[in-house]
Amino acid sequence: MFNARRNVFQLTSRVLTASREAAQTCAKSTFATHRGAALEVAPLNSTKLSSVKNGQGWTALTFAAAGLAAAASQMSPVGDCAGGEGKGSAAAGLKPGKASANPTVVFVLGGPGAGKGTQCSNIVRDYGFCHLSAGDLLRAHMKSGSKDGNMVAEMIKNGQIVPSEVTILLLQKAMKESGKDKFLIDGFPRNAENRDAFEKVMGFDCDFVLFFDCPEDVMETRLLGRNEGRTDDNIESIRKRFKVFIESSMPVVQYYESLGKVNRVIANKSPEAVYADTKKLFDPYLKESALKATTKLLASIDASDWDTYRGLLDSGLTAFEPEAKGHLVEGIPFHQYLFAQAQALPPTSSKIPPVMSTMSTPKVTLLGGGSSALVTYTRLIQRPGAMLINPPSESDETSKQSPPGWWHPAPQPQTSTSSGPTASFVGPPTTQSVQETRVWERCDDSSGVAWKLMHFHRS
Ligand SMILES: Nc1ncnc2c1ncn2[C@@H]1O[C@H](COP(=O)(O)OP(=O)(O)OP(=O)(O)O)[C@@H](O)[C@H]1O
Ligand SMILES: O=c1ccn([C@@H]2O[C@H](COP(=O)(O)O)[C@@H](O)[C@H]2O)c(=O)[nH]1
Repeated sequence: MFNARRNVFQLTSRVLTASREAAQTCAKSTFATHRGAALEVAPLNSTKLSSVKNGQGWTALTFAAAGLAAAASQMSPVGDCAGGEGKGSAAAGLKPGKASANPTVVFVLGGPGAGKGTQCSNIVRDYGFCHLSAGDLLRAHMKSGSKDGNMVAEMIKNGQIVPSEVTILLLQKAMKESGKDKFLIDGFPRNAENRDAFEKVMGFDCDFVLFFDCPEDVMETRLLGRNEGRTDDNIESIRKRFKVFIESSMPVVQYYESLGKVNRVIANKSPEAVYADTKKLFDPYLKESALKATTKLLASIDASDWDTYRGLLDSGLTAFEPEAKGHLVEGIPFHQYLFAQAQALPPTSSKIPPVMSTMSTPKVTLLGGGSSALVTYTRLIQRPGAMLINPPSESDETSKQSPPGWWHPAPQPQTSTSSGPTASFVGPPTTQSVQETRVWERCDDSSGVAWKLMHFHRS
């Protein structure tokens, strides 16, 4: 006979190491994607994080990291950098309040036939989440000829809850293999023990519970009409499933309700009407990703990292910026030329980043049902002072240079083998403020939601 309690314990201790490794991998890749690679390799160990809560509940983070530009240049060698919209600089940043590198998990709960799977397909299409149905994973497991397949088949037919260790291992494997970081976990956790084991094994909990609330008679009619050949879509199994749902699964919903983590959607409406209510809950994730793209773009400008910057641009990019003297510039070369200027500068001997941008009061508006995003903010640009090229003796004023225009490109950090002219800075430090508007268009890839910059406007 299956000893669920003992096996859960074994599973918990066995999988903790793996999940810790997974969490570390995930943390690394999240950082690498968004900006943290720079943080990890920052050579000066002086990364200072200051945070500001703004009206939208976002936390503005300024990465006052002397190492950011240097780290970015390690990722993208000096010779590869050309300049961009281009102002050489150091670092800019803004992240949503969520501090953890854990994946985003939404538990999708509701009675059998409430429409969880139907709505999850819509969310996957529009928001790039990975949908993992615990029931589907168990059914595939049951058919795979595994040694506990018969037990799982019998339990599904009777509407019973399969032991946590089986389900959680399947979920964990699927999460790892997906390569994604945002998950809809559908039909799980089914009881308190499932919930507890998930948190222990994975080391994190859900962001929220999406609960589809539907009367039993409606669900029964739907299930009897589903016609997908499921062994449990018959009236006998359906009644058992309803009973298990009320007795074991509803307490999970109530538990999350006590934590204020349940978003209840009335599911006794047309699929379209249910989705209209559901989709509102996911718009913040799309806004977050558009903001992350903007953060990454500013960091690449600050670091004169042309490769990263170019990767975020649409080839038909249009722009109004002061450098274009009132003209609408179309295409890439104008921006590439500005990055190239940074490349031509001598390396800096200063340990202070040449430029640091901070995004203040950002606002993201989704357009076209989320196919585009308009990001507006004020950008604060700090510099350590005027740049000196090859500073000779203090009495020689001729080599002093003022920052050209509203920006100056970031010189690359000096390497130990550098010879020839160098750049350094003389005070006083300055802060400039410009208003920027950026229009992003969705161009999702295999890892999920992705954005390309179509247009920007800087005051
Ligand atoms: N809002 C709706 N109105 C009418 N029919 C619906 C609605 N949503 C889903 N259905 C239909 O009801 C059936 C059950 O839907 P679905 O499979 O999405 O439910 P579920 O909650 O995932 O079920 P289970 O828990 O059994 O996996 C399907 O045939 C689906 O097409
Ligand atoms: O976490 C879970 C999820 C599902 N089960 C079993 O599978 C069936 C069918 O689940 P659906 O969500 O309707 O696809 C369910 O009745 C359980 O027997 C489970 O044990 N644990």
